Formats: sequence, C-alpha cells, structure tokens
Amino acid sequence: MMTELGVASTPELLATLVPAAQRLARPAISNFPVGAVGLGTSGRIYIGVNVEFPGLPLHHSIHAEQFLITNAALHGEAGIRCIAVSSAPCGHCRQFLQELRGAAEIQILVTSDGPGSAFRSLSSFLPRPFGPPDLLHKDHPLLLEPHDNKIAILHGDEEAEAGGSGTCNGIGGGVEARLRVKAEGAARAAHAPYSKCPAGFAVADGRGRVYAGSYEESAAYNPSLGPVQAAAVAYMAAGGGGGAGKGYEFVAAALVEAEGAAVSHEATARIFLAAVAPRAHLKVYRFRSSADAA
Ligand SMILES: O=c1ccn([C@H]2C[C@H](O)[C@@H](CO)O2)c(=O)[nH]1
Ligand SMILES: [Zn+2]
Repeated sequence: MMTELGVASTPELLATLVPAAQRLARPAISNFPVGAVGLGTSGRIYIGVNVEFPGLPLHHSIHAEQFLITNAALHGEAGIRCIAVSSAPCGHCRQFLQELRGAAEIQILVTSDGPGSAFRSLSSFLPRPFGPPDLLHKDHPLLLEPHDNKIAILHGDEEAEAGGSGTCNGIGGGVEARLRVKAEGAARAAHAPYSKCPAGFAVADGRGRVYAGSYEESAAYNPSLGPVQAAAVAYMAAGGGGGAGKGYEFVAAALVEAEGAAVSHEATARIFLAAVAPRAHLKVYRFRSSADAA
C-alpha cells in the first residue's frame, strides 16, 4: 500500500488513509464525520469513526478515537504507537487515551492541520494529565493489556425471558447460548479497575452472527466506553449496519454484569435497544462480584 500510494513511512500511510476512514463515519446527528487511523505495536493498522445514534442522548455517541481503541482491543492489539485523525482530538478522547500504557508517548497527527503538520505526543495535547497512575498501582493491567476477570454466572434474568422457553422472537436457543458465551468472554476481558464492575454485551444480527464488546473504563469516569457501545463497534467493524437508511439489525442481545453492581449497564442497554433495534430481546446474566475482579 505504501508503494502504491508513494509514501515513505507507516505513520505517513496513516494520514493517507484518514479520508477513507472518514467516509465510513456515521454522524447521523452532526453530519461531522471523523476518521481516525492508528498503528498498533504489532504493526497492524486499525480504523475508527464517529457514530451518533438518533433518538439517544449525545453521550451515547462513539468518538472516532474510542472506536479505534475498541477496534484494536477486539483484535487483541497490545498497544498503540501513533494515530492520524481528521480533526483535533477532543478533551474526552485525550482523556480516554490516558488508559493506554505509555500514553504520553502516543504520537498524534491532525490531518485538518494541513500538509505541513507533524505527529506530536499525546502529552503535548494533554499536559499534566489525570490518569490511571492517580488511582491504580503501576503494575495494574491497563486498557489493551490482558485482563481475566473472575466471572461465574449465577443466573439469567427470568423476567426478560417472558417471551418463551429457549427461543425468543423466533431466535433459536443456539444464538442465545452464543450470545451468553460471547458476552461472558467480553466481561472477562473488560477493563473496569475503578468500579471493579466488569461487564460485557453481545448482539446477534438476523443471520445469527454474534458480536461482543467489553466495558472500558476511564480513570476520569465519564469518558468510559460502555459494553453496549463496544459491542456496536464490534458489529460495525465487521461491516454491520452502515449505509444510508440501514439500521442496526440486532434481533437479540445479552448483558453480563455483576449482581448488585455499583455500575450497571442494564438501563443503558434497554434505552439503546429501544432506540436502535426495538424488537431485539435482551437477556441479562448476573455473576457474583468478586474482590479480585480487575
Ligand atoms: O475527538 C473527537 C471530537 C469529536 N468527535 C465526534 C463526536 C461527534 O460525533 C462529532 C461532533 O462532536 O464529532 C470525534 O469523533 N472525536
Ligand atoms: Zn473525542
């Protein structure tokens, strides 16, 4: 690709891919598309776009940089070296990126700054940051580092099962089982060191394909990305939805979170599904919270 495009370095390649990423954005409310392209420590390249959900409060939106990090997490990427983004990263994204190991050294290029613009460190975008070191031991796993939260499912939410025995909305039990397994795996991999309430969410499309996402917390709390949005990222990164008028074809979903969790995503999941896929059935599975959930 570098030869084809006549670029000399991988970071330079990132910038040339930004317009293509931007075209995949889903800014249904703002009409302001943002594209971000990042280089992982593995050498793989990930993209991210902004996604807005009509009918939902703005804080449900997914920023391009968060999409990019979530996309990298879904693919087991261990770290991010540099990011090219179509417009200056907002404060929320500068904060969210603090969750990565070596955050200060991540190099960022803003393509709207024009041809002469250069990569600059995240620490120059956000000097004197608040971040994981303020709240966690320095050896605690950070976002994109391996997590294995202890999760033993207690029970599914029987009330949500009112639709039938083993099937719901015509969805076979096989899908329900896969939703649960995927949501459980996502909860195991979640980065929730601040609340100690790991959670995972999974959605199934009409063809029985299942996509899952893990809760990703921020030390500053509000920039956290919920498991519902993370699963939406997994769906879109795999090519789901998209295209004008094409919605989110979710037919069923599963949430895995702790029993009596201080942080629960159930209400968010219901609001989200009501807005984007009103006929989707949600099943909630709860596990006993454990002090060693990390
Ligand atoms: O760093 C930023 C700043 C904004 N946006 C998105 C959010 C919203 O969808 C739109 C307008 O703010 O741009 C991003 O994706 N990243
Ligand atoms: Zn942002």
